[in-house]
Amino acid sequence: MTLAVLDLCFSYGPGGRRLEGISFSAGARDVVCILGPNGSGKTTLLRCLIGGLAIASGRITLAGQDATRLPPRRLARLVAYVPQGTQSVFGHRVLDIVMMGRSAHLRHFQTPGPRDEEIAVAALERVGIAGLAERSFSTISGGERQLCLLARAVAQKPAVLILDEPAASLDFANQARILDILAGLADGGLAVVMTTHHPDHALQIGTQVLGLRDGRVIADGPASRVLDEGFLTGLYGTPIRVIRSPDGLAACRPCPSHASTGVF
Ligand SMILES: Nc1ncnc2c1ncn2[C@@H]1O[C@H](COP(=O)(O)OP(=O)(O)OP(=O)(O)O)[C@@H](O)[C@H]1O
Repeated sequence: MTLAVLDLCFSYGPGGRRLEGISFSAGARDVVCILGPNGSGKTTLLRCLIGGLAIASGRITLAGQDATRLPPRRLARLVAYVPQGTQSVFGHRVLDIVMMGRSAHLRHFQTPGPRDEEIAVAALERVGIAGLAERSFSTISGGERQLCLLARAVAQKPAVLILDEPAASLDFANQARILDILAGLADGGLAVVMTTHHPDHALQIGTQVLGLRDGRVIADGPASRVLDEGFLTGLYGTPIRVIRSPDGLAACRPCPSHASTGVF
């Protein structure tokens, strides 16, 4: 399924921050990475995509249908959203939170059954936190909550997966695990759209990159073409080097004038 965005405009009100003329598409097997400095509009754009904010003009379509007119339950069967850092004051178990991903597939007033629980447990296993299933969501760590929310989205079995900085609170190993899971989900046919503050993550799994600055797209295209030193330096307003190893791996490194070179 393809999520397509055409000339999307949004404003937080007169004089407020805006998104202007955003266009891109994410088809099955794509991983679109949205990069941009703090406050550039990444979360705002994702919230427009999931119908959380009403766009001022433009179009958002799913398989050619106007996504802003889809009934919420139909939209929830097609699109899953993993927000940035969520808290819960309720005493839900981790498994309960993941089971919530199944609600879009249930009839009105139907309670989740054993098959839904199997799917939820499998999702927890996939993200590597099955051992936390019985813990209260409010007592697990920020990174564990992030993994739990990804498991909920996996259990939802969407066609399009939208994630806001999915690796933000994760240790190195879990960042690699998440990237691997997202690449695997895309390989399996999902369209993935994610924001990230790590250009390296876009280098690792991004098929396309969208560079946002002040609510506008300043560059977009295949990650391998867009992610160069000129683009990254212009996007973040600080010198950034892209270092390539002889075996073809690439990594990004900010190099502000007073930072240590890191050369030993
Ligand atoms: N509810 C709101 N009302 C008014 N302005 C808002 C609102 N939410 C966000 N903004 C402003 O819109 C701009 C874009 O915010 P947004 O959260 O989309 O940026 P971002 O690129 O996701 O930032 P970050 O990388 O820091 O998470 C910011 O200047 C922010 O202050």
